[in-house]
Amino acid sequence: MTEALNPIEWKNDALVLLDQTKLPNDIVYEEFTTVESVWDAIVTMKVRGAPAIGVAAAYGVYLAVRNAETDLVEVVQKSAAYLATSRPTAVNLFWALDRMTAVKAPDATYKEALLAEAKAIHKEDEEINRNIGENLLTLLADGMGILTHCNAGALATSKYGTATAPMYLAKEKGWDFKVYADETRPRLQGSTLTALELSRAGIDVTVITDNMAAMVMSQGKVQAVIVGCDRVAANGDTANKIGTLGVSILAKHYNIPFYVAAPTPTIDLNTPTGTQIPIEERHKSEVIEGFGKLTAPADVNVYNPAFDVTPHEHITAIVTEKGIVRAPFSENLEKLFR
Ligand SMILES: CSC[C@H]1O[C@H](OP(=O)(O)O)[C@H](O)[C@@H]1O
Repeated sequence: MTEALNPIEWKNDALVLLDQTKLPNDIVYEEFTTVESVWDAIVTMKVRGAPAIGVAAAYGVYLAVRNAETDLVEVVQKSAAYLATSRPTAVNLFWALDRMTAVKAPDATYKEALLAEAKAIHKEDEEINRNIGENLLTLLADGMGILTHCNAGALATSKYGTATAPMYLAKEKGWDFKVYADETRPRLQGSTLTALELSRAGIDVTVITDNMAAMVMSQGKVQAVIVGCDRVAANGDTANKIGTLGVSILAKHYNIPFYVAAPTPTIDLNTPTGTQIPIEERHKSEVIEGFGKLTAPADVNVYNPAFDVTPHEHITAIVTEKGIVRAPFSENLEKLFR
């Protein structure tokens, strides 16, 4: 059995991250011991995926304070504010930082309490993944074709992933199903990450370019779409990797159920609708030099939003670890937090 890829680990009193920018060619684990290097790892996407970003940032706060001798609370507040500037869209980052800054303990045990909180956030994410997988599995059937976009997999989280969680559980049950993974331009998380982790698990995965999704659906190869999310607004509008909106339109056109796998830390009731979700824009080089060579004139204008927003009307169900949420989303999402 191929050794599991572990995107995040707290080991030997350091944060160890799998450098996802090097996949699928090289499996390189890197040790992080400063908050600055964790900030850089999030920005450069060595670690990526909403839940994974939150877990990494939580450890980053501890790394910032562990050698401090005075003003520990101030150091925690400042490091959280600094990490919050890394990437704007995934609400898990801010949720995790809020958890860390909310830690209260006497100076003598404060650092220990912070590390314990980071480890708790990490462990909870593993449990969330499995529950989401079990809830999604109730919506799927043996023999299905499933399309997914980007990587909402084990590499975006702490264990099973979210959108991929039911795929691993279905494999454990011996189900026969096919996964179509959009390569997901420009950073290609689908082909470099989803295809890697699913094929290593022995799951039948086929990479398609993003512009093939319509044809694959038109051929009746897809019976369900499952995607992850970076922020679900209070009305159910969902920010996810750029291209997800288009997939949702196609799914609606071909009458294919469109499921969002959503850990509750990714649901942000403080953001009323999708129009208020901050959308990260990234460097033009990701679009015109993504394959290691220039694929457009160097001085051309490039628009590179890393996410888009799928309106709640396109979503069949938002599947969380607490249960399956259907429309009316405003009302039913709020019930999760009562
Ligand atoms: C399980 S959430 C993963 C989510 O995060 C990805 O974005 P990025 O790779 O830029 O961090 C993508 O939107 C996935 O759906």
